[in-house]
Amino acid sequence: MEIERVQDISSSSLHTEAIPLEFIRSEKEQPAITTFRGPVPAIPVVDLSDPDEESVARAVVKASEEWGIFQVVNHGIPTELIKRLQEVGRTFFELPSAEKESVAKPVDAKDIEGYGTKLQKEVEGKKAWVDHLFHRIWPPSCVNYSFWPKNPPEYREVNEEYALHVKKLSETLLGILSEGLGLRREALREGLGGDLAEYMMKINYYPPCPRPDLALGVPAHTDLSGITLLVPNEVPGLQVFKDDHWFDAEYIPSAVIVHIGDQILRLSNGRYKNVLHRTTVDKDRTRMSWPVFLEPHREMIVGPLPELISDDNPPKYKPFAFKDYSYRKLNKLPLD
Ligand SMILES: O=C(O)CCC(=O)C(=O)O
Ligand SMILES: [Fe+2]
Repeated sequence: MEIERVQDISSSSLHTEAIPLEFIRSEKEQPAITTFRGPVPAIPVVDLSDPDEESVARAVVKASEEWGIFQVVNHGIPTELIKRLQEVGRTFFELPSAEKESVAKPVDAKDIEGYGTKLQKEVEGKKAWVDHLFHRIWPPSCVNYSFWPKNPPEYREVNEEYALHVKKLSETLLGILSEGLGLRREALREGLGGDLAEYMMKINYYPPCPRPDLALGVPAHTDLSGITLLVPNEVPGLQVFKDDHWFDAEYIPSAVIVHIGDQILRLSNGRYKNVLHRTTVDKDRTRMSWPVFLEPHREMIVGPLPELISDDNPPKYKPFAFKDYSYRKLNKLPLD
C-alpha cells in the first residue's frame, strides 16, 4: 500500500478550509490555544566570531544549562553553502512523487533513512503535518547513497560539503560544553563515540495547511541526539517550551539553531537541558528545516560520564545502548 504524503494532502485541501480529522490536535496541543502571546523571551544568541573566547564559552554553557537551545551567528558555515543546501533540498521536494518515492524508506525497514512521513508512534492517533527525508552524511563509512536524492545532480556535492562544516562546528561546541563541565575538550565527543558518532541529516517539509490553528508540524519532543544543528527557511514555526509556556523562536537569517538533545543531557548527568520543542505550520507558505542530528553509533552505550559522578552527584540516568534508547523512545516505552 502506498503511504499517503502530507504534501499530497496539502495540495488537495488547498481550496478548502478543512483538514482531515486525524490532523486536528486536542485542545491541550492546538497552537492557537497553547501559544504564549505576551512578551516573548528571546532564545540566547551566541556570536562565535567574538574574539573574547571566554565570554563565548560562558554564553554557550549558560544557554545550554538554562534553555537547551541557542542560535549561533558567525559560525563559520558559509551563508552561500546554506543557501545551496536549502535550494537542493527544496528542489528535491518539488519533484514529482515518483522521484521522491525512489528514495522512500522501505516499509519494513528498521532504520529511519529515506523519504518518509510518520516518524514515531502517534499519540491518540494524531498525525503530524510534515514529510521528511533522512540520510546519514558522516562518517563516510555510514553513508548510504541509495537514500540520497539523485536530483538535483548537485545534491550530493552540496551535502558532502555541508557535512564537513557541520562536523567542525559541532566539535567546537562540544569542546566548549565539555570544558563547561570541568572536563577535557574531548570528553563529550568521546562520550558520543568519537569518530564512530554519526551525523544524520533530516529535511522537514511542512506544506501549507488550511488550519494552522489546529494542526502541528512536529509535535512536542526532545531530540534523541547528542546535539542538533538546524537551519530553517524563512517561514517561522519553531516553538520552544520554557517556564511552562510555548514561545515562538525568532528567525535569524543565516543563524544555526543548536538544540541540546537527550544524549548530552544524560552524559552531563542533567547539567545541560534537552530542550522541549515543536513546530507550527503556515496557512500559505511551505516551511522547511534542515536539522543535522549528531548521534552515537547504535551500539554505543551512553550514560552519565563517570568523571562527573560522586557521592554528591549520583547518576540520574541509566546507561542505554543508543539503539535501545531510540527504540524505546520512538515507541513511547518507559526509560529510566
Ligand atoms: O523544523 C524545525 O524547526 C524543528 C524540527 C525538529 O524539531 C525535528 O525534526 O526534530
Ligand atoms: Fe527536534
